[in-house]
Amino acid sequence: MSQGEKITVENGKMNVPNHAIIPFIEGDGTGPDIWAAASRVLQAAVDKAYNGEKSIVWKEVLAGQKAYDKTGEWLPEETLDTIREYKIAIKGPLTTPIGGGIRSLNVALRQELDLFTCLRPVKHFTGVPSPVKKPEDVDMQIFRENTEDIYAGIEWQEGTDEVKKVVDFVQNKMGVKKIRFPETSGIGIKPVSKEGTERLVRSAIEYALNEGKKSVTLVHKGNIMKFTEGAFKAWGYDLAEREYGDKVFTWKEYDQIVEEKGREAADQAQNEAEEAGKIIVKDAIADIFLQQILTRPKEFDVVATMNLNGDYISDALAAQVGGIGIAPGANINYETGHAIFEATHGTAPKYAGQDKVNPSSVILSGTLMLDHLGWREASELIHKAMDKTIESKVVTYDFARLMDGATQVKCSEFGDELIKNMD
Ligand SMILES: NC(=O)C1=CN([C@@H]2O[C@H](COP(=O)(O)OP(=O)(O)OC[C@H]3O[C@@H](n4cnc5c(N)ncnc54)[C@H](OP(=O)(O)O)[C@@H]3O)[C@@H](O)[C@H]2O)C=CC1
Ligand SMILES: O=C(O)CCC(=O)C(=O)O
Ligand SMILES: [Mg+2]
Repeated sequence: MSQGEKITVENGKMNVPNHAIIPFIEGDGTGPDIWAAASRVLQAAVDKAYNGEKSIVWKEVLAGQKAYDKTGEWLPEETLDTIREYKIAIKGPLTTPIGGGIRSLNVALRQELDLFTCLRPVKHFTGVPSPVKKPEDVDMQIFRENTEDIYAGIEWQEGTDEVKKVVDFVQNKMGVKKIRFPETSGIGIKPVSKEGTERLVRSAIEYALNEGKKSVTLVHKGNIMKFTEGAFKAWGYDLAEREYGDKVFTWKEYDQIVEEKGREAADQAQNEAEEAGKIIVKDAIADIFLQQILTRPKEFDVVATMNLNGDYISDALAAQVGGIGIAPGANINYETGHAIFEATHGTAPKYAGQDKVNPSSVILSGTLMLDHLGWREASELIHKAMDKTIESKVVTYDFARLMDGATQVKCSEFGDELIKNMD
């Protein structure tokens, strides 16, 4: 067995050795079951695709309950250092207690490594049961800002000295009169920056250009949160026009044409831009967007949004294509090359240790990782095996309960089936 070598990044270019060491976090709850199946499937695909010329050399790093039990720390510095050093990692879900206790380790990993884009592709696999009539119309890439917004975790608990100071400052120094119940409020702060917005929107536009997508939609609640979500929209449009002026047509331009020449001229300008292969950069307010992804999903391609919106949108869209059991993701810093691949779902604690849940989300996150490494042949093997396995109706409980004539298998057995179907 090869000892493996490190992935390195030089001048923005990633060098991937044939036997690449990849750190992994097993995860809490159902994480160990899922990871056992997923790691086998990923390794088998690489072995099969490259006849042993390439391999993944897994290196476990600790986080969550396992880390706490072994080291007394939830997210040891060594884990962060190792991921920084080895550049790429993959993880199972980690538990976050509600209303108190430690802050999210998942969010901490993204923030510590400055993984500013959470990319969550959502598409339908033929045969996967879905609550909508045409799940195949959904083919979207969510670019969720991953380092700021409410997820920065800047908040103060009701009744504490700290929150009293904040309320006092806001009321007496800033003249705010609108805190409805100042004595009993918890307070949170929502930072949204120009830099954070620009690097996220840039990554979404770059993706759209490279992958031949038709549109990028900025999703925000800028009518209500004017200087955070509204600014996100404005900065997004400005960036698109400033850096990609000849490659995009924005709805900001459209509105200007409406004002100067009327709607017909604006429609014509947009049609011409589409015909010329330009990317349409548009925006939607988050509430109506959640309706439109259900009623008119074909109109959306790449979606760029802030952290909280992106979290909600990911789970909502996942439902349309069969649920959270088949919803992959990647946290990426396109500037440093660091990335951590992980499912959209959480630890599903009620199924922990039952070898029951669907490992597809982590497996497909692994295929995003393989694509990122340039090991596309292995990724394709998994996609084909996934198609074949689902088509044969051999599925885990989540799909089986919605499918007629399905054979329900365990998490590990689904992994076995994928490996068997790699040809
Ligand atoms: N990135 C991360 O690590 C994330 C961590 N979390 C954390 O996970 C914990 C639990 O969160 P919760 O809100 O319950 O959300 P979960 O995503 O963990 O689970 C909710 C439900 O989704 C379904 N589900 C989840 N995973 C799978 C799977 N692999 N296969 C099939 N179905 C699945 C199950 O549905 P059903 O009951 O219908 O069978 C499950 O009960 C929390 O501590 C939360 O903070 C949450 C999201 C992301
Ligand atoms: O960190 C958590 O516990 C939840 C995060 C989450 O839901 C997500 O990133 O999608
Ligand atoms: Mg979530």
